[in-house]
Amino acid sequence: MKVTVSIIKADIGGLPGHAWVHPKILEFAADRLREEQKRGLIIDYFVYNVGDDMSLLMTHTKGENNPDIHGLAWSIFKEATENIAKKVKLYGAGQDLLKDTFSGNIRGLGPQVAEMELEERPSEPLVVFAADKTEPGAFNLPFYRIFADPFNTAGLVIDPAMHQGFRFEILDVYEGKVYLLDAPENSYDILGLIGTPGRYIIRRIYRKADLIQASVTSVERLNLIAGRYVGKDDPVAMVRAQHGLPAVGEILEAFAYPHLVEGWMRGSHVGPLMPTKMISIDQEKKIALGPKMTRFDGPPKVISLGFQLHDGYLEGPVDLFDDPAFDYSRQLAAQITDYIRRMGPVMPHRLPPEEMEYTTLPQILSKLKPIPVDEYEKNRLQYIQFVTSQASGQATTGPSHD
Ligand SMILES: O=P(O)(O)OC[C@H]1O[C@](O)(COP(=O)(O)O)[C@@H](O)[C@@H]1O
Ligand SMILES: [Mg+2]
Repeated sequence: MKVTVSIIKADIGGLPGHAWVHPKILEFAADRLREEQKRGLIIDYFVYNVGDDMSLLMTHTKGENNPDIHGLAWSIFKEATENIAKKVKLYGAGQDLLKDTFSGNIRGLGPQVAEMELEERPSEPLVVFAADKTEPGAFNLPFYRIFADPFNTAGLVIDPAMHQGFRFEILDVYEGKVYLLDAPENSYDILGLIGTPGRYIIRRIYRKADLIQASVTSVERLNLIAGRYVGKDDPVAMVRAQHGLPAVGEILEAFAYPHLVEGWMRGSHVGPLMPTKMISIDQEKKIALGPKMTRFDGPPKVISLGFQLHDGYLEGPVDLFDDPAFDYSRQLAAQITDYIRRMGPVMPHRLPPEEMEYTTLPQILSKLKPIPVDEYEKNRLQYIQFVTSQASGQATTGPSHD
């Protein structure tokens, strides 16, 4: 049976600030999805959040980029914004809904989308991820490890079905170009690209032996859509597991090391990606309440839910980072947080200037008026006196410059 799994996520308001999703918004979304399940538009669904981002996980038979499915997600985000987020004045109500009108596809309107149409195998384990205060390229390193690093994934060496390796589809989000590269043959080229996660994003991965699709990651860049800073592009992704694909444990293993990602406070800082447990899961309501973003609006966090798909129905989820085996990773992430925070506004904790382009820093820096160095050296004493007396509030005239 061919099933499409669609994850569409948006930040439509935070409680408080950018810390968390209002639980009422999750309930609203789950209620709407339940109605659509009854009407037969979708087979099954689950709603969850990480920080201020709500994901709608839906299964159906309509294929990728279907206007009814995208339209459903768009109307849920819109209605929840109007009925809840704006009413209780959540922070940034409707933040990710960058355009006013929906014209058949939610891509390019602000929300993140990860969709995969698949032929359900006799048993279909599915692992979904969502991260807050970071960007889609944050999945580059762990996904490379899962599908190309035998020191992470034993199956690459041991399992004949995986031994030929995987084909990586890498998107250059600035140029709108796609690279198709195979691991292990082109590993160094893959790494050459994905080591720049703000630009090159591993979007889909296929098993080389039969080109079965194994993963998909969302790739929307909000800043590029809006042309201004609108928060980071907190990403979602999914990976199929087992039986000739990486085992669930090989997928999770790649997140045990809290690597440094871009995002965090004001989308302008580097910090460790902490694998985090959910707060609660309500199987009946089909809602999982995810972690809050606290210290310096973070640190960046990733959650992982595991399902078994059966005829399009989602059995689960299991909170996959809810295991003492990940306590050490969390502890390590907390230590890295403490260490790197001491650098305050200094790189490499703060992002480099190219990455600050869409933040409000250029606005601040454009107000400063530097003096040409030759001119300054000629009249240094006068300049120094001028600036000092300005600072002490005494009006003097200094040398003029443009
Ligand atoms: O100027 P504002 O509206 O307070 O925005 C600053 C906010 O931007 C953010 O980077 C937005 O985070 P999100 O991308 O998760 O919405 C927060 O870290 C920070 O609080
Ligand atoms: Mg967010």
